Amino acid sequence: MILPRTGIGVDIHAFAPEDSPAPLWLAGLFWEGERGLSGHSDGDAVAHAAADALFSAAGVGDLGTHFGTDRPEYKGASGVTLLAEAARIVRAAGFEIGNVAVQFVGNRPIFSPRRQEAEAVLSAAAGAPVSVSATTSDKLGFPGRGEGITAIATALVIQNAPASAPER
Ligand SMILES: Nc1ccn([C@@H]2O[C@H](COP(=O)(O)O)[C@@H](O)[C@H]2O)c(=O)n1
Ligand SMILES: C[C@@]1(CO)OP(=O)(O)OP(=O)(O)OC[C@H]1O
Repeated sequence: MILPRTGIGVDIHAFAPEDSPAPLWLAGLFWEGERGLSGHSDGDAVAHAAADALFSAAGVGDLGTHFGTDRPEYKGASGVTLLAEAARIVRAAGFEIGNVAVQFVGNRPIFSPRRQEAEAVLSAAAGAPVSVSATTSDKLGFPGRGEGITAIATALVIQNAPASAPER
C-alpha cells in the first residue's frame, strides 16, 4: 500500500534595513509601499517555506540542497520560480502533490484582502492547491517587533505507483 507523505518547511527572513530598502515580495505577490525582506533571492518566506515542505514530504533534501546561496543563478530569484522548480523536482522524483498549506507570522503586510490572489499565483506555480493564512504574534517576539517574518508550511505528496509488469 502506498501511503501519503507529509512534509514541513519553515523559513524566516528579516526586513531589509531602512538604509538599504527592498521591494516586498511575499506569497508570490508584490506589495507596493511595504517594507521588503532581505535575502539572496527575493526573500519570499511564504514561497520558500512551501518549497521546503515539498522537499521534506518527498524526502529529497531542502532548499539549501537545491537552491543554495552558492548558486549565482538563484540570486534575486522569485519565490514563485523556486516553488515551481521545487514542484518539478518533487514530481521528477516520482511524487504527485496533494496540497501545500502555509501560514506566516507577521504584522504586515495585511494579508487577508489578497489571499485569493496569492493562493492563485502559488497554486499555479506548484500545480496543486496552495492555501495561505496569516497571523500576528500579538506583538511578541521578532515578528511582533516588525523585524521579520516567519512562514511555516506543510505539504502532502503521494508516490506514484510503480508501473505494473506487462501481462503474459
Ligand atoms: N499579517 C496579517 C496578520 C493577520 N491577518 C488576519 O488577521 C487575523 C487575526 O490575526 P491575529 O494575529 O490577531 O490572530 C488572522 O486570522 C488573519 O485573518 C492578516 O490578514 N494579515
Ligand atoms: C533561496 C535562497 C537561494 O537564493 O536564498 P535566500 O533568499 O536567502 O532564502 P533562504 O530561505 O534563506 O534560503 C535558501 C537560499 O538558498
